Amino acid sequence: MLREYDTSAIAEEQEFLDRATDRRDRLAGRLLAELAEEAGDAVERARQRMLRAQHEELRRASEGLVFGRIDATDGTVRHIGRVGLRAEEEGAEPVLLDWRAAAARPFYTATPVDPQGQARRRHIRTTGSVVLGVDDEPLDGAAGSGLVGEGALLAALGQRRTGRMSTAIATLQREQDDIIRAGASGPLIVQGGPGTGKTVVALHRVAYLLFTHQQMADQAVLVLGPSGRFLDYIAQVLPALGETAVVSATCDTLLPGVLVERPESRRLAEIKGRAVWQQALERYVAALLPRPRDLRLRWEGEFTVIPEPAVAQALTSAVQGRPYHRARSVFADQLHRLLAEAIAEQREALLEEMEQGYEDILARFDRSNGVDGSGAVDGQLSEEDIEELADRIAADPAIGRFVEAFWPTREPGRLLRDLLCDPALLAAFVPSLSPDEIAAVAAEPGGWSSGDIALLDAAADLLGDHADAPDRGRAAAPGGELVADRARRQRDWVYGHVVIDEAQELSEMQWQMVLRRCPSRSVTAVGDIDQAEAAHRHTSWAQAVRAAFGDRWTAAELTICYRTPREVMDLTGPVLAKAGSGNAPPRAVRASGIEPWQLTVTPGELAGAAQRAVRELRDRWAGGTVGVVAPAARADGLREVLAGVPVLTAAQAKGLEWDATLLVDPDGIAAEPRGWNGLYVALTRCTQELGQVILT
Ligand SMILES: Nc1ncnc2c1ncn2[C@@H]1O[C@H](COP(=O)(O)OP(=O)(O)OP(=O)(O)O)[C@@H](O)[C@H]1O
Repeated sequence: MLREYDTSAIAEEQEFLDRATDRRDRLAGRLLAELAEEAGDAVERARQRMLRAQHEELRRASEGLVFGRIDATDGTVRHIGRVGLRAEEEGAEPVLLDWRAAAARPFYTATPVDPQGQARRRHIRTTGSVVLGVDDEPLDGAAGSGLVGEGALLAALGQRRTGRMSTAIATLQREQDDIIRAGASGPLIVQGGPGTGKTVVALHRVAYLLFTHQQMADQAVLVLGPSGRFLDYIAQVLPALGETAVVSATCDTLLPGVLVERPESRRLAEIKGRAVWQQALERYVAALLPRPRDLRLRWEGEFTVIPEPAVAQALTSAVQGRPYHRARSVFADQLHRLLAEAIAEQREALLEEMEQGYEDILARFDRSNGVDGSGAVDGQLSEEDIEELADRIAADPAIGRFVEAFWPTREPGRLLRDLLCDPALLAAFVPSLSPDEIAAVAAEPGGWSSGDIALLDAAADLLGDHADAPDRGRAAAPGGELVADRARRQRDWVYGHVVIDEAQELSEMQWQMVLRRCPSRSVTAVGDIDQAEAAHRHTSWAQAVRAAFGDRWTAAELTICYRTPREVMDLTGPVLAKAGSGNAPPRAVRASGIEPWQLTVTPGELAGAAQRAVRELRDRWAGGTVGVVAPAARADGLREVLAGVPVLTAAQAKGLEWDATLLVDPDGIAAEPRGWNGLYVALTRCTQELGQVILT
């Protein structure tokens, strides 16, 4: 790798950046002019939405418009950038290749060992519209480090952290790129140790999939993260990559209109996360379906009986795997029709009787007058008459009340509460629960816990929406509304793809929430099974996803740690082993030159010592970030004395990073449930320096 300060190379790239900027401005200007025209119909409005998205993407691509270049051995030069810029002339090579385009791929994957027809890779460092420097990397067969663009990568990794994640399109590594561009037809599970770029990969994969699959952009992509704090941390990455068709949520916020109202114990979280609840709820909802019997309905003062066999047949054909409310409304339609037909039959019989009497009279009259009588009266109701009658029956409030009494509409929250509070029902429908577990579930206080959300989601799905339910967000979208806004409001929205970060934390019931939103199973899940802290008991991906995918999923792995320096990663091996893992920690890509340090204090000295340590770290990493990780039992106390820095538990720190971490009472963290996994998380949050406060 050469760091090239050759002014002619910088001048050359400056000239290119100026040209690309000019081209971008022209294209953006043209789009603006088109957008100023009035959209006449739905097709034009859809086109305008697309143009607006393109304009927005060009507008955002000011910082880092051009960041790379690849020179092929045949002399072809391609520049790579945040967006693609087509040439003025029809059919000519693009001025700038979008980083997601297939032709840009060698920029991320060519190595001296596998140069893919390329002679050189160049990283171009810019700020705004100015080229600062270039890093050249020959791909001529000489042995390399295996890293792509090592200089640019190490420069990016060494930068101060701002508390917000940034894009890594200029320095993605080969193993990361392979996952970003992998096929999306089935579940892909990516295992990677701390700092291996799982979040980077997950987010860049979203951008790649939205770029390459129009249907995903139409259906939106769901990004599931472990916490609101984590979603804030990654919030600006996808917009910076120009993506808007994305909904980000946690499993707790996925069900519109429902919020977690209270904490729950690990024991109950584990119990409620088990896959058995899916079947239990299916059976419970099935048991609430009405049983067939004679139905005696009153219409216009007359009673009509729909006999049990006809009711049974209507029930069977209505249910057929449909959600409860959908089946109810199919049944109601059939009942209205059955009643209309029965009334029609009664009328026909009546008319026939009348007709018979009338014909007898006529016949007598005809005979007495010597006429051949044929004055038949037709008493049959036409098909339209019956339809019209069925419609009137359907609109009748008394019939509506009758149907409601026979087949009540149900509210998912109420239904779940009835089940959870009743030990007899729990024993009947969740027979795998022990008596102790049943008692614990039934004794829970009111208000929803996190574990309840996945159960509620399952109940809501099995019930389906009631036809008269209040607006569920399906109302026509106002002009220009983003697909993501509609998806966010609709419980049963089907996404084009789902990306899950920290996927090791999901319970089996939470995996079901994912499947409901993505029946195609086009899912990318990234996580580290060794960082699992949630209450479930899974220690391998095969266990974690068996209930959701069986063995039909693809595994991928990330092996290099980009975040945590070697000096800190060296401490993690024994911790990982104590967590019961057979894996080795990932290989750190760099050293920081700063040895981890520790100080030992008594509990009484802790507050003062932590204050001093944080002050020193903040001075040392001025302009960057410092975070404190502590056992849950100490976190509140520390928050009171450590203003201005985040004080988090290991679970809360998941996915986050700071330049320096102060780890308070590591033994206390290790003693928490799944504590060694938690300590592994806590140790690996820093990009530069780790200090530990040990308690005597
Ligand atoms: N190719 C890359 N170029 C530049 N920076 C990168 C690259 N890959 C990862 N990083 C940086 O390394 C750090 C760790 O990445 P990331 O948070 O994605 O890792 P992770 O595997 O999700 O970690 P954890 O499991 O600990 O949450 C981040 O600062 C990220 O920006």
